[in-house]
Amino acid sequence: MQRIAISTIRKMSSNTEPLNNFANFGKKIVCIGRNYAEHAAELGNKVPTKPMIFLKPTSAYLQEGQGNIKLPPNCTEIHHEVELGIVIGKSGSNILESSAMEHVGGYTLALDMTERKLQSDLKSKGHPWSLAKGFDTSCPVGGFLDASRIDNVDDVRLWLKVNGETKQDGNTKDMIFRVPTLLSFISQYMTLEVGDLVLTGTPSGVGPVRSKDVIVAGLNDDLLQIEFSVE
Ligand SMILES: O=C(O)/C=C/C(=O)CC(=O)C(=O)O
Ligand SMILES: [Mg+2]
Repeated sequence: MQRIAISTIRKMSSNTEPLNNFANFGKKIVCIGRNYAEHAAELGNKVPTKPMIFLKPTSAYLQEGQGNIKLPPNCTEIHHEVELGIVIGKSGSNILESSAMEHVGGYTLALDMTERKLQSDLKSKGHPWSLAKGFDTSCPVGGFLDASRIDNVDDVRLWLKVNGETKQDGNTKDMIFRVPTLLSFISQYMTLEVGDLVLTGTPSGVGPVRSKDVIVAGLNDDLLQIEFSVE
């Protein structure tokens, strides 16, 4: 079972130093949908009975300082979604919930940028959301936080502002499915590999951003902060 040396992870653990080569760091970005009840409701969706999973390609990564969020072709409505990211530090499949946290190498803060109108159109046709969720720059990410930097992953505040106005302000205590449940569930279908990123879902308050908007988001008050502009 491949395991990234904790010493290697620790070298990267900084909330100011961007994680170099994040895009090459893992093989997949596993996203959880509708994991906060208020967000499910704001889009008129039911709360899922099992974790709702979709993927983003690693070509979607955008690291801070590497450019702006790009609008996908024929974009009509692109939404921000602030999410806690779990970086896998130990590969595994059929992971038990009781030992799932051993597979967490660290954390980051990410935006699950979504072309909402396209997503709705694809949903109405029963088609996958891949284009609405996986376009280039649809996964802006912050630096890498060593697992030791978060004492209790069930109580992390995540917030997001657009042009200085607070749009999202939630807490992981409101997640429907907790991190161990998510890692265990995903790994029954897909082996979680070192460096993979799991986006744990967004709290309520999602909404559109436009060209030249500035998005600032953070974990807790000052644990990690990211800033991205829309091209
Ligand atoms: O079901 C929908 O209409 C939309 C769902 C999402 O975009 C799910 C997420 O990405 C999320 O809950 O974070
Ligand atoms: Mg999302």
